[in-house]
Amino acid sequence: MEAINAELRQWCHELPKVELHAHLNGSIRDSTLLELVKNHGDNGVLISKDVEQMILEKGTSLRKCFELFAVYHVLASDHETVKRITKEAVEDFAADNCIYLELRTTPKKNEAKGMTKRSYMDAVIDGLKAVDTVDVDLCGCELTNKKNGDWRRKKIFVRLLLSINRSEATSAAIETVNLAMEMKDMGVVGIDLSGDPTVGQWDTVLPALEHARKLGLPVTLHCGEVRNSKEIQAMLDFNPQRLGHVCLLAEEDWERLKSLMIPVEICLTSNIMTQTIPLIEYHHFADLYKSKHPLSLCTDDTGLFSTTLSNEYYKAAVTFGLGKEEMFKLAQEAVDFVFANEDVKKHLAQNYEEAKARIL
Ligand SMILES: CNc1ncnc2c1ncn2[C@@H]1O[C@H](COP(=O)(O)O)[C@@H](O)[C@H]1O
Ligand SMILES: [Zn+2]
Repeated sequence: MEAINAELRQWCHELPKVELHAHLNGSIRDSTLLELVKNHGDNGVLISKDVEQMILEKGTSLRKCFELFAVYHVLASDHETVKRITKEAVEDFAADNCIYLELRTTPKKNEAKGMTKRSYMDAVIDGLKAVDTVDVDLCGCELTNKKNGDWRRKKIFVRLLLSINRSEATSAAIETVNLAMEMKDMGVVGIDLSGDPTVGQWDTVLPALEHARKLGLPVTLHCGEVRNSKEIQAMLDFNPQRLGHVCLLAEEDWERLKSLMIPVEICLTSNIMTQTIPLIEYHHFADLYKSKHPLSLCTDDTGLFSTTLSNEYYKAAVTFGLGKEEMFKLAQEAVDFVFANEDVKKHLAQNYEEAKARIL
């Protein structure tokens, strides 16, 4: 049994994968966080011993996750660190055989560090340029030169989503949408709505999301991480290009989601670790999968939840009894839901055709 599991784990690793739901600051390596804590020292804002303990304990409830994000944002608050965590996140996804990564992040202002939302995003782009273990395709051109003309080097397509935090004011949210528009030629392909689901009002962010729609920017929303039927219904009314999580939907909202056929970003480990879903066997993946609803497996926060996209595929296979052909199809179909253009989709489809002979 153990040997079979090891073989399946390795197969999930080799499977080319598309990641549609990954937050930059949730994807920081533990080793980097601990190093940042050490460099930060005890300066009255963070007490290193307590923070180290928090990082190693991880998020075991939604509340704890958001306490940790507040800490991460103190640790990664300067341009150099933003550049570093971006480089490392892309290298980690590429090492896991991810061939397309839609990385999302909340552009942040920090006057003390001379940081604007735009300069934060410039640091992210600098991080993508610094990647050196893999060739990065951003906005249709390769950022890194093929080292020594080595055409066998791995390649990853990276596209960016700008996140609006639910607690932001309408004007700040609109500023993020305008920034996304300004950076459309720099790999930004859409807008995400995220943040602590117990904070903020749908009506506050709606004007910004409508603005994005008018500008032709695709939108994905974090939906149903807490029970809030009114908000879930408003999100379904908005009918975004994709939805994340969709955990705690009432029966009629669930049926409506299914009839709308909005593609869902499924985050198994995240939902279990935050205790949004009590047991993986009860996860709504099973129902959506059985109904042939469009969906894609995602990590959410690889660092915070100590997971990888391969691990998410492995968990789905073991829990829901999917075979390799089904897993392959699941990975391949995610290409249909990427926010990048048709050219990229064609490249990705070709990658899957090539991989079929190799791993099926
Ligand atoms: C666990 N489930 C979740 N639910 C809602 N929002 C989440 C999230 N996980 C991450 N984020 C959002 O992403 C930010 C961290 O990355 P960036 O600073 O943007 O790069 C968090 O502060 C939160 O706003
Ligand atoms: Zn998320």
